[in-house]
Amino acid sequence: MDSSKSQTIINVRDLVVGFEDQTVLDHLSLDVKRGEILGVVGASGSGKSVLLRTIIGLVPKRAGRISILDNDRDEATPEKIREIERHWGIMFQQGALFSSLTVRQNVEFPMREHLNLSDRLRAEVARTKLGMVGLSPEDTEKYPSELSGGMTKRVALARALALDPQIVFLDEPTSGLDPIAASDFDTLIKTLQKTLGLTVFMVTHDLDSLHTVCNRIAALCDGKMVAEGSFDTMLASTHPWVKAYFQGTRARNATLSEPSSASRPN
Ligand SMILES: Nc1ncnc2c1ncn2[C@@H]1O[C@H](COP(=O)(O)OP(=O)(O)OP(=O)(O)O)[C@@H](O)[C@H]1O
Repeated sequence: MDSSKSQTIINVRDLVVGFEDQTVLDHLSLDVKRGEILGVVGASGSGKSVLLRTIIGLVPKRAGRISILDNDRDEATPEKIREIERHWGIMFQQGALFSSLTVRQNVEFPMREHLNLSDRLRAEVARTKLGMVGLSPEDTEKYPSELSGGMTKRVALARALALDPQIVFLDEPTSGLDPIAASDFDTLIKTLQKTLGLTVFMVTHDLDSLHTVCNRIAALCDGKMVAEGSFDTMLASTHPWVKAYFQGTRARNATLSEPSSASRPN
C-alpha cells in the first residue's frame, strides 16, 4: 500500500504496556493523522513518554498493534523497521545530545548511521538543518556543555530533522524553557511543520503549546485516551482529569492570550 495516500500515519490499537506488576497503558488506541500536530497530554506518570517510546520501539508491548506508515511493527522485518526509522526523528526530553560531539557532529550522527554521504556534504546538510532551527554558524562547532537550554533544544530538533523525516516525535519540547523561549520554540515547531509538511507527535504539559500549536489533542488517563479533539473539545470534556486540567487557572490564562490552532482547521 502507498503510505503517501494514507491519512493515518500512526495507528495504535489496544496497546498494553507495563513493567512487572504495573500496567501503564491499558488497551490504548490512537490514530495520528498525516500532517497534524498532535499534542499528547496527561498527568505526570500517566505514561505519555512510555507511549512515545513504545511507538518507536524502545519499550516492548505486552499486547496490541502498532502500525507506522502502513507497516505493522510485528510483521515488519528488521530491514523494514530500519527503513521506517529513517522516516522519523525524535527529540527527547533533555535533548540527549552526545556531550563529546560538537553541535554539528550531533546533527550528523543519524546521517552517519543511515546515509552514505561524503564528509563534506554531511557537514553541509548539518549546517543547513542548524540554520533552519535558528542556530548561527558560529554555534555549530560548540559542544553541548557550552549551550543554553533553548539552544540545546534547537540542536536536538535539528538532529531530529537530520534525515528529512515524515514524522517528528517531541517529548516535552518546551520543558525547562522560559516563557519567551518556549513561545519562540512553539513558533519554530509550527513553522517547520508547515514548511516541511511534517507530522508531529508531541508530548507536552505546556498549555500554551497545546493551545497555540497543536491541531489536535489526546488526553491520557488511567492507561487510555479519555478525550481527543480540539482545545475546545478539551474545554467541553466532562472527564474529571481533563476538566481539572483544561479548566484550571493556568488553562484559562493560556486561552486568554491567543486564538487556538486546535480550534482551527488544518
Ligand atoms: N523503564 C521503566 N521501567 C519501569 N517503570 C517505568 C519505566 N519507564 C517508565 N516507567 C513507569 O511508567 C509510568 C509512566 O511513566 P512515563 O515516563 O511514561 O510518564 P509521563 O506521563 O511521561 O510522566 P511525566 O509527565 O512526568 O514525564 C511511571 O510510573 C514510570 O515510573
